[in-house]
Amino acid sequence: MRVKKIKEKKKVITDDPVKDFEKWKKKYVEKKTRVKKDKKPTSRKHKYETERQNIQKLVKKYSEINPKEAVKFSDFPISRNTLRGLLEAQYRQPTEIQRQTIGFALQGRDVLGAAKTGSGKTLAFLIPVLECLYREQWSAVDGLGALVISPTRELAYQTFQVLRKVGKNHDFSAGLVIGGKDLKDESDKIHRTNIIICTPGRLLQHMDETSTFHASNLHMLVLDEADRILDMGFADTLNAIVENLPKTRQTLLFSATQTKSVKDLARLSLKNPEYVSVHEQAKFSTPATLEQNYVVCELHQKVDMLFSFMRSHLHKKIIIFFACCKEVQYLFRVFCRLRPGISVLALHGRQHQMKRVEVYNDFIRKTAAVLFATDIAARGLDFPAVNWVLQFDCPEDANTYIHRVGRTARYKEGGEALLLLLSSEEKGMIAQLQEKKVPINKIQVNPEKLICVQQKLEAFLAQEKEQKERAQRCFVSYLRSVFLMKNKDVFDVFQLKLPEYAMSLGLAVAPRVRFLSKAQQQMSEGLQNDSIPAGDESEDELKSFKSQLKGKQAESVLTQSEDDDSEDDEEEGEKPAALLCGSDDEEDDEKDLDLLTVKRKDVFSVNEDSETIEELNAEEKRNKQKESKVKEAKKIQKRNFKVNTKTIFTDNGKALQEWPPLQRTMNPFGDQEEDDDDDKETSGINVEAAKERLRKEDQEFDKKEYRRKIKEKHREKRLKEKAARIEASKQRKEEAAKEDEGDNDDDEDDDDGEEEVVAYLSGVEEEFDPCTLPDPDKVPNSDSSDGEDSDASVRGRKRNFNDGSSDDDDVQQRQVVRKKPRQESTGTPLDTGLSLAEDEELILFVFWG
Ligand SMILES: Nc1ncnc2c1ncn2[C@@H]1O[C@H](COP(=O)(O)OP(=O)(O)OP(=O)(O)O)[C@@H](O)[C@H]1O
Repeated sequence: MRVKKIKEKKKVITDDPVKDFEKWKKKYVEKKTRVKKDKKPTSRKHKYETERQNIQKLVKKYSEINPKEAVKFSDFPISRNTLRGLLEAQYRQPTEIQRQTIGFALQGRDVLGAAKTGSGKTLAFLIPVLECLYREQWSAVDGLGALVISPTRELAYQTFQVLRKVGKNHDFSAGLVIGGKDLKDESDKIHRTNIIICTPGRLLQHMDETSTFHASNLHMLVLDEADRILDMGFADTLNAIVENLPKTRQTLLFSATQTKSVKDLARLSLKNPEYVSVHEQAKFSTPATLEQNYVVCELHQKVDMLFSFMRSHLHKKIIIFFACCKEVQYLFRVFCRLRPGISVLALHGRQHQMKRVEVYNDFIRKTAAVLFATDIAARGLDFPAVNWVLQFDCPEDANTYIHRVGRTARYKEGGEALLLLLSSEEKGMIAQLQEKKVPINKIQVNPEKLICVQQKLEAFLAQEKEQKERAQRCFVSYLRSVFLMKNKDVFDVFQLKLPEYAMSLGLAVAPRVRFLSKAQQQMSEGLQNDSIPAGDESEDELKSFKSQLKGKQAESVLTQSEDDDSEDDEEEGEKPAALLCGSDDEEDDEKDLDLLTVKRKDVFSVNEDSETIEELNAEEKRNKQKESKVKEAKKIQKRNFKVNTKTIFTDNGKALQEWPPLQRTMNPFGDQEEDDDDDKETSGINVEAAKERLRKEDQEFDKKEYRRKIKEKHREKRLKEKAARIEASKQRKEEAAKEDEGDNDDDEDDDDGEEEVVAYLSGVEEEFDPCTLPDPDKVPNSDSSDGEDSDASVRGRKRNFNDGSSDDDDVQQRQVVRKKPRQESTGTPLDTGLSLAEDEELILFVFWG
């Protein structure tokens, strides 16, 4: 029976295989869709439910967290996705700060965390961020759930990379929001981003400008390196950001160093926070694996010392910290040219963002290299396997020192740090470091081992003007950075030996530093004022006042210049390139001092009669303002600056200048030349062209005048001659009449005209003026502009030739012309006083008119 059925089946198949296949396919598809339909809801539901159940289980365990017992990450109630991410990134055991903070953060508490550099603070906040959103089963439609604010772009970028690594098994979207990136692109995506890592300025910009962006759902806010954010003057920005965030959020604050401002911030923005200071009881505030030394040297020895250091550490990874961008810019270039035998990189706030990222990644990859950097690299950056940190310039304070040296000896690794100090800085700085529990030893440098590079630098500067300008800017910039330092016990710009320092940079002479000379002058003036008998004030009071004055002076300048000179902050990188030009230093210097003068007077009320003095000051200020504007204008004119021009382009790419509006020169003659000039000269009065035009006009006028005077003389002469001739002919007639009466002589064919012709042509005593000739290029009719017909114009020409005499004379002259051939027939050569060519022309003219 069974065999029979199979046979039948086979028979069916063999009958029409295509039809059979179609049937089978139809059945298969129907079955598949039915199964899918049945399965799908249950699997989704299942997944969701499993997830919910897992979350509930984890949340239940939160209360049981015991940091002391947590040896592995898996000892914490954290999601499988996060654990997998941690394991894949080779993170197995939590560090101390992670152990102590993760528990509190999971429980939803606000945390203020402090731990040494390189101790793993990044994961201490990233793990809670991931867990928080996981707990809420966050998705793209929920928008922003967590926000991490960093002080610098590099640190934000680094944190973003760690987040991508650890959170890769989650479905959250994450975004890096920092300056220097495409704002529009960010704006398009930001509203769909669940976790944002950002710098404060850029975030606030989105809050202000991106309509789709809001943070009303935010669950967690993290401030990394909170003290630095506040130090950099972002307090206002931060306040504005925090105002836009919901109050129900959880907040975490982290830094290796805590300042009073952070505590104030914590007091204001954290709710019942948990203070976790892991290494508070530790003997030292820097990593135990870090060896720290300092050297005392002269300012002019520093460059040689740096070069010698690099030459003796060719296979190491080194970071060198400088006080300002311009130092980095100059020394980086000259050190590259010195070819120290190790690759040199530079990282500072004035670089383009792309360049910054490129240098950052380059230095991460390299095993031996030297990175010249400002303090933008001091915080949080985790370059692997850095062997040395050399501080070329003394750090601002002990905290900055701790963060700088913290770029080496990270997470159980070893490292070395060397600090170069000037003798004037030693006492104050070492005292600060001791207070902060920094173990540092003084070492000596063998002067014989020092390699002198001064001559080479001089040679470079002699070859390249640009390099010399960089050196000058470096010089001024360094002095300004020292001048602006708050701690006057450590930083005293007046103790620096400037000529020697300039020479060590390769400069033949020290550039003029206006702010220093002015400051010195002001201080001496201040001291002189102080030396005037001060009534009841005791000497001690005077002394304290002087020191206060010194301190405040710098402080006031500093407050003002935070905007100008905070070269290392993220905003600095976005300053226009024009600020780099040499004169800006001078401008800045002046700016600093203007403020300084005013502030000093206001703050300390040096003068007794404050009201009148205030009035006087205001008056003085007004006068000064007027004066300075004139000065400014003169300066601009002298230096040939192009100020505030804005060029717009048409669709065809033709440049149009929109502002300032063009001052087009009026061309009274409307000649083509002016139009041509327009292309060259876009605006203003072309003085040279105007002069040329006036000169031509004068020439033309003089010629006309000269011609007129000659004509006048000729006319007068002719009139006299005519009168004489008339007189003579009268006499002849009278005599003839007498003779007729007597002799009846009929010799009457003597013609006046004949004499007249001769008299006329040879009678011109003055030099013949060729200008009186008619213009041969002129078409006879062209004179019709005078309103005369063509005959008249011909007449006019003849009149010209005949010295422009009156109509009466015309008749006579026509007679003269008619009689001319008769005179020629005599064959006597006639001296006209003209050249041969002119004679020919004259004859042609006489004959052919
Ligand atoms: N649990 C861990 N296991 C292994 N390595 C870790 C762990 N946590 C952090 N690290 C590593 O330690 C190094 C320092 O970490 P991190 O950058 O978070 O330190 P930090 O405390 O933030 O330093 P800084 O104060 O300088 O910002 C990094 O290379 C990181 O990969």
